[in-house]
Amino acid sequence: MGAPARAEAARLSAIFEATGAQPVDTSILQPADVLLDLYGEDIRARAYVTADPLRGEMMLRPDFTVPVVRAHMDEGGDPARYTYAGEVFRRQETDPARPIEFLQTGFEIFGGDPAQADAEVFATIAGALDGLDLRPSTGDIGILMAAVRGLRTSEARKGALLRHVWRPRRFRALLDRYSARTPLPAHKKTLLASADPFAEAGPALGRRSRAEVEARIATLRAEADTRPLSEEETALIDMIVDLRETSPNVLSSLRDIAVDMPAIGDAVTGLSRRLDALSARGIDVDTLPFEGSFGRTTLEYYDGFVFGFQSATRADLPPAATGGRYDALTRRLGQGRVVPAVGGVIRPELVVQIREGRA
Ligand SMILES: N[C@@H](Cc1c[nH]c[nH+]1)C(=O)O
Repeated sequence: MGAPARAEAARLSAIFEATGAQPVDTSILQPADVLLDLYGEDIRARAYVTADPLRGEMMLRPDFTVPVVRAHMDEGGDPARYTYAGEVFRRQETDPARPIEFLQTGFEIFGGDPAQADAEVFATIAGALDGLDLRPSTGDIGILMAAVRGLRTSEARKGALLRHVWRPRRFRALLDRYSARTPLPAHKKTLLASADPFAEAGPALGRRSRAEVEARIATLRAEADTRPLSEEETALIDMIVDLRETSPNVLSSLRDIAVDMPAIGDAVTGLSRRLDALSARGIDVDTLPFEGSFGRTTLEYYDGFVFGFQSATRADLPPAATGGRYDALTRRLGQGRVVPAVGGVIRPELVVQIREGRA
């Protein structure tokens, strides 16, 4: 880790501390069995996991947010704000040029008005990165989640779509199937048409018991008997995931969509309040991009505002800063208590690289 990156991390920490954030540290080795699932598929595949004889599966921390939330919720979950700086570790599966260990300097706000806190995190990070040629991206996972929860369909379908918000291609395939745009595969049709699927199935070879297979067939039957999603609802979901415009234009499209899909109403009001709060903090929201699918391939704990800052000239570099809102994560780690929370990180090594023009 070079001295310039350390100095940059210290500069960023000072900016976060000046907002009243309390510096915190976390152990580098974190319990993997309870925490790893909270990150989702990408990090699950990229965490360095090892076995400890007394503590079970441990991992090198893949981020600070989950350990910080855990410590915060264990202590009571009152409103608070924290800052941290240190290394995180993530395996690189495809690109050997990307580091497997890098610095993050971050900032988390627990409690407070969500629109104000979102705007404060974004504006503080934007301010800390001022002068670098970076492009912001924003999105809101909560809008898509609200749209899915409001669909007039079975809870099983909504649950499957919510699980696959993070896998855009799988999500699309499910939506196509639920709206009967793609027909049921032939082998499933044959299976469901059969009065006794076990009659000609031959001896049981697999590891699943007969009861498990029966339960799975019952699920498939219930699914096949569920009415297709309406064309209209499917088109509205398509419109949301395809949004890609300036924030004010997205807001007006979403207001139109909300007329036919009232379930997203609160989330759209939240976006509107956030844009006002960002504007009050000096962010030029008229040019601020918004993408309906931004953040859908990152950390699966986000459930609201998401953002990133990417080098304008080097799209191949990872984002220099990222963050978002993760209200549901505090519930999962808080034994029933919930504190709305939002935060973000900056990568000091990338900032130094970009500033020196080596990027
Ligand atoms: N922990 C996230 C960034 C973040 C901080 N707070 C919210 N999001 C990351 O490593 O990418």
